[in-house]
Amino acid sequence: MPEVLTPRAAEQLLRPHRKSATALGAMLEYLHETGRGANIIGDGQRQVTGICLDSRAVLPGDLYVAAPGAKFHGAQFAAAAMQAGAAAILTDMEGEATASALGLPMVLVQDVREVVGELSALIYGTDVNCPELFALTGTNGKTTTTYMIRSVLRALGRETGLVGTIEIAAGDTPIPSILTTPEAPQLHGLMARMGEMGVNAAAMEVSSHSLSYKRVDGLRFAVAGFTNLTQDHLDLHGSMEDYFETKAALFDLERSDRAVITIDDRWGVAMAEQATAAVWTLASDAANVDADWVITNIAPLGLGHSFELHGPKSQVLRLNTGLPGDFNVSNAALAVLMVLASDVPLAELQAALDASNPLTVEVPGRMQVIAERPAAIVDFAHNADALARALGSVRSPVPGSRVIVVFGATGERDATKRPIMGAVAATHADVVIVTDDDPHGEEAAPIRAAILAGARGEIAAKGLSSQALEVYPRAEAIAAAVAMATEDDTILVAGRGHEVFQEVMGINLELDDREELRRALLLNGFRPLGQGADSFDSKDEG
Ligand SMILES: CC(=O)N[C@H]1[C@@H](OP(=O)(O)OP(=O)(O)OC[C@H]2O[C@@H](n3ccc(=O)[nH]c3=O)[C@H](O)[C@@H]2O)O[C@H](CO)[C@@H](O)[C@@H]1O[C@H](C)C(=O)N[C@@H](C)C(=O)N[C@H](CCC(=O)O)C(=O)O
Ligand SMILES: Nc1ncnc2c1ncn2[C@@H]1O[C@H](COP(=O)(O)OP(=O)(O)OP(=O)(O)O)[C@@H](O)[C@H]1O
Repeated sequence: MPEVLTPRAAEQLLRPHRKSATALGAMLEYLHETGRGANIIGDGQRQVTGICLDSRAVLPGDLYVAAPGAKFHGAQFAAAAMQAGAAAILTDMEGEATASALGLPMVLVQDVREVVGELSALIYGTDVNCPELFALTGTNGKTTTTYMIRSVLRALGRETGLVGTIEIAAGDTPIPSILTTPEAPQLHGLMARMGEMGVNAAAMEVSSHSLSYKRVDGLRFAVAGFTNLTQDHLDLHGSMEDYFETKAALFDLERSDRAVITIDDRWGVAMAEQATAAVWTLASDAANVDADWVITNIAPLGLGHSFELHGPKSQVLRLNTGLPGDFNVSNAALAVLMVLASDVPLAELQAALDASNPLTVEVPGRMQVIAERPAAIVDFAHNADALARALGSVRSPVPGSRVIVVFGATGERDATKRPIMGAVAATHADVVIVTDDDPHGEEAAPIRAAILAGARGEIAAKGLSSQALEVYPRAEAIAAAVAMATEDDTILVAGRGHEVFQEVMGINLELDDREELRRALLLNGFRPLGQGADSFDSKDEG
């Protein structure tokens, strides 16, 4: 089990070791120069050495950012921040009323989140010194593609960093990650720390939440990449159009110099049209004449594929990846093009690809093979498109073999995707075992019922031969899948990938799909793969 750090201990890991002081007056000057209204209440000479958006993580000398949230206004926690050693407060008019009684100097602005990224850059010096950044956005494939980019950069001899859902890593040093894209103060502190450690290039996931909440403000990306857009996060965005517009902000020249945009769906085509950064488009269909780069000559190679990339000036790159799933061909192509777009000479890149096969990289909980007979795979697919594509890529050619899928849906998140995921599973699998994902604070039974309704509705409407069952808790569902499997079947346990806790009504229960699957396989006389090539321990040790 990973060690659970206190917020303050985790925060320490996201800070540069060398501290430098910034006066509130210098911040005010910067805000005025950049056309923002701001005032200081109290001592403008007061200096801060760090910046923090959470009272529970404040370190002595910090500027505590008291921002309004969905549940609270951060000013409610200003006293706790002061007790932890905050030297000053950044807040808005609403926060001033609550925080002013404390007597700490305050910087007052109209919109706290609007300025927090840039002020973080000022405080940590990341406006001047920052690793070269490769940013990934899209509904699916961000994590996988960032791992591939890091692997290619390493093959080119670069010192690398990684920021994403599974982990943050500065070189080989793992740092626990709570959000896919951390808040701006933590991101800038982290980039400064990475710089101290000699990291000169980092791949990071940029979630739509992070763009909405302005978490990546103040960072400049050398290359931004787009994977795809399919239904997800409609609880935050309300509509696909809003989801799209949020992501489109990443491809603005104000944030990113260059962009590589996959145009396999209509959203990608629209993204490329709207982007003001210098764009290369990428298509998986070799016949797509509108694309700058196309993927050709795809051929199976082990569990993965070999393929070529053909460019606008007749450039050719020969690639291969051992990761299963046709979508991983597209992820690998995107990763390589993003590195090429950062001005790495093509011949040097091809030599690095040939020398160490960097696109065959293990990504914890993403199409992770736990056993071969039956094929037992743990994957992170947790929306309809990812589930369809994962199921589509695991069916065995053995006649009569079945695909058994175990999955649920997250509570307190986009509820509209639940029946759709049920229908998708009923279409692509023979046995659909509906169970719990992370219910969070939501009642689990209605979530399962919504998925089952989608699955059974599809079976009835289309006359499918698949069957849909409800089994919970999740460990029992995994056990049931293994108990009914023959050696020729495939079991896909989807939705939780690398996660090792299941959150039920505010309580984190220990649950690792990979361990449950291994245990059930052994109990049923099957042989899971050893801790060699399929090892997933790198993340868990973090
Ligand atoms: C929906 C969302 O993103 N909410 C984020 C938002 O929370 P919020 O507006 O509800 O904040 P709040 O709880 O009202 O608190 C207001 C303020 O008081 C502060 N506070 C609160 C309590 C306290 O004791 N002390 C304190 O200082 C908070 O830090 C915050 O600044 O601001 C908080 C402060 O940074 C974030 O922690 C929180 O992320 C929550 C934890 C979250 O789960 N976010 C997920 C949905 C998310 O961002 N996911 C994406 C990936 C999505 C994907 O692709 O699957 C990600 O990038 O991780
Ligand atoms: N390019 C792709 N297109 C469609 N599905 C994909 C693609 N790449 C990966 N997937 C599927 O999506 C799942 C999540 O992949 P990955 O973690 O790389 O994406 P992500 O964008 O980081 O997801 P999240 O934001 O939910 O963490 C995988 O487990 C796989 O099933």
